[in-house]
Order: sequence, then C-alpha cells, then structure tokens
Amino acid sequence: MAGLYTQNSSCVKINLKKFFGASPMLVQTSAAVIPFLGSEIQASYKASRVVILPIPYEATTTYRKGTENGPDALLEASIQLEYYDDELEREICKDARIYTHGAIADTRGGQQISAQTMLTDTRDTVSGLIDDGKFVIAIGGEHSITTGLVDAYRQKSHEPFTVVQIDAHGDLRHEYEGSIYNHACVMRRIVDMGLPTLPVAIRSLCQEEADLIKQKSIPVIWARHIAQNPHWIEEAIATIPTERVFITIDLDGIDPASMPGVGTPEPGGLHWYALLTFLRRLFETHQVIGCDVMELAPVVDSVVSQFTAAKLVYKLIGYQTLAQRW
Ligand SMILES: N=C(N)NCCCCNCCCN
Ligand SMILES: [Mn+2]
Ligand SMILES: [Mn+2]
Repeated sequence: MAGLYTQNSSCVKINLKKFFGASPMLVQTSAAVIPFLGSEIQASYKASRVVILPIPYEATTTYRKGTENGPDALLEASIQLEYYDDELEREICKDARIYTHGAIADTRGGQQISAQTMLTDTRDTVSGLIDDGKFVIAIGGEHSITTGLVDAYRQKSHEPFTVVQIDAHGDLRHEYEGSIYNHACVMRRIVDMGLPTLPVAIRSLCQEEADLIKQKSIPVIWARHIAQNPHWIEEAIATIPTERVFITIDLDGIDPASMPGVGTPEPGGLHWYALLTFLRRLFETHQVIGCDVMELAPVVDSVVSQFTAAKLVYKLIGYQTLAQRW
C-alpha cells in the first residue's frame, strides 16, 4: 500500500484505524502516519496547537539522495525522545498539544510530482492550517519545499516577516540544473518575493550568489564569522528588520560531525548548543510564525542525524511553548 509505513524492524506499532484518514486537509495524504513522540501524547487535530507536517518530496537533489525518507526517519526517531526538557524544566508535549499531519507531496514509490504541484499543495495545506490557528513545523524533504511554505504565510500574513535561513549553502542561484525550483535556488525565490532574509552558517556558494549578496546587501552571517565571534547571536538578531520571522532550517547548516545525514555536507557548521542558543534568542525576541526542518537524508546504520533532527523539532516546539506561555 502506497505510503504505508513498513520500513525496518524497530518501527513503532501504530494504531492504523486511529490514524487512517485522520487528516482534515484537502490534499490526499499517505495511508499511515507515525505520530511525533508516539501515539500516547498525540492530540486530536482540533485540540492541537502544533502541527507537524511531513513533506517527503525529492526531485532535484544533486549529490547524496534520500531526502524523501527524511520525514519518516525523523518521526520514527522522535519516539525515542524523552518528554521532559532539561533546559525548559517541563514536559513540553503536555502543553504544546502536538498533531502529526499526513504526508503531502509524497514522491516515495517513484511518483513524479512537478515542482508546481508540490508548491501548490504545500501552500494550500499550510494556508488551511494557518486559518485553523495552528503553529506549523514542516519536515522535509528537499529545501525547495520552503517556497510553498513561505508563500502560504505571505498570503495569510498582513504584516511583513523575515525568513531566517540556517544553511551551509546560499541557495541563491537563479537556476540550477535547468530548474528555478532546484533546492539550490530556494532562497533566491524568496528574495524574489521581496522578503527580507537572514542567512546563517553559510559556507558554500558560487560567484553569482556572492554577487547577489553584495548587490542586495543581504546580511549573511558566515560560518567563519560564527566560529570566531562570540557575539554573533546578538549581532545576527539585531539585523532582523521585522517583528515576525519564519525559520527555515536546512540541516546541513549544522556541522556534519553531528549531522552527517544530509545530501550536500559541508565542514565547519553550527554546533548543537550554538544553534539552540540562537534559536532560543530568536523565539524570545521575535514572533516566530512557522518553521521548517529540511534536507534530512538518513545514513544507513546511523541514527544520529534523524535523532538530532527530531530533538531539534522538539526544541522548536519548546521555545514556541515558552514564547506563547502555553
Ligand atoms: N543547496 C545546495 N545543496 N546546493 C548544492 C549545490 C551543488 C554545487 N555543485 C557545484 C559543483 C561545481 N563543479
Ligand atoms: Mn544546504
Ligand atoms: Mn538549503
């Protein structure tokens, strides 16, 4: 059955009846969903505050493949997380009320889905979730998906917002390998929308991207700078021109020592506590309207990447819970 979760022996037992067709959304979803943190704490859609939206879409990755397997790997790993957050000193999931949506734009099983269809499905699904007052964390899937997410917030938001991008790459090419929807172009699409951006941990780009950064004065926080300047977090936050932010996390922004499961790894990335300190400050100082965690491409015989990605999603939920005083 397409999309039914049957991968490896350590998979969680889930109540298929409970989760079959549980999605209230327009877009056709996969048959079975692995609920984030497990079925015991899963809220109903109606009662939920946080919605995890899996988008297992992959079409344009260029080096290691496997981002379409990212969402299920992350969800499966999340079952191993402790509910208690030692930093926030509480069981965040008790207050956050988390619902895991069915997968959309699912290319597993070889379906060809055009970039346009993926972006439209993503935008329309997220628009519905925003209408219902949900805080959405999308999990990918390749980074090109973020254009659809940002489009939904642009449609729904009356106030301007900044897209904070954590990434090794600029993703600012106009076009790559024949497509303007390649994952290496996602931030260019967002700059073209006229939105301010704050790229963080960047350490890989081409001449075209370097020229665009100068021409548009994009306030890049280079990975080199982060490694040498203990004040980078306050400096980065001070450059954000709007009260509201959308956070897009390409997992290759993290150092590959702790995040090897990405398609295009780059040395010299963010370390775990630096990333968390930055994110916590961002949630404290700005209104985060939504987030994504993209480009997880699991490595065979290692669970480090998916567990770290799952814990990162839980930290995002924790910081939002604190900011909202839930
Ligand atoms: N966002 C990304 N992951 N971008 C990856 C770009 C790949 C650049 N290859 C360059 C090869 C030149 N010989
Ligand atoms: Mn990247
Ligand atoms: Mn990227």
